[in-house]
Amino acid sequence: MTAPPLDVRYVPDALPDADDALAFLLTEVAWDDRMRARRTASFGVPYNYSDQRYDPVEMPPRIAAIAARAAKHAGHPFNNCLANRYDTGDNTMGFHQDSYEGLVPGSAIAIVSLGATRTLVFRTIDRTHRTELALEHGSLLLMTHATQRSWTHGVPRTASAGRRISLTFRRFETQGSAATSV
Ligand SMILES: O=C(O)CCC(=O)C(=O)O
Ligand SMILES: [Fe+2]
Repeated sequence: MTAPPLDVRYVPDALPDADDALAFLLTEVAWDDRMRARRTASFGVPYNYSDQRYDPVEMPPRIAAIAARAAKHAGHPFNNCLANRYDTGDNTMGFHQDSYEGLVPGSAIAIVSLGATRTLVFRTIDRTHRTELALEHGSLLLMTHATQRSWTHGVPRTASAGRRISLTFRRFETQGSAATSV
């Protein structure tokens, strides 16, 4: 059986100042400890998932600059950033499909990776196909809605992995943009 299309685009070295971005995130961000598997932080319009509520927080200029770079690759802007902090290889993200509820139709979801390389595993929902991508420091990954329909993805436990932070960018419909698209 052939696998459904995995509609992702991987851009290595998408971020020229990745070291500075990582230092900023480690020192300047207040990390949320409510989840067991990893720490999180949300910027921009709030993205509420897994029963976690986040307050709207203006994107700090450094995050906004990364969002702008991701936007260049995606071809549209992003207004939310959910950051995931994996301090050790024991920090994980379980297999899931990213919800498109409230997202602008046709928009991409972007993952910017900083720090240690971790593996993003894709698995079809029926579990008949599996593929892996190594997400390197300074890279960008773009995923489409089509990918979320047939595949799940997750970041499994990895023995002795170093610290990694991922920034996931989404484009939520805001009242203003919804009004103008009517
Ligand atoms: O940390 C990662 O690379 C995965 C992030 C992710 O899948 C998500 O935030 O939905
Ligand atoms: Fe995801």
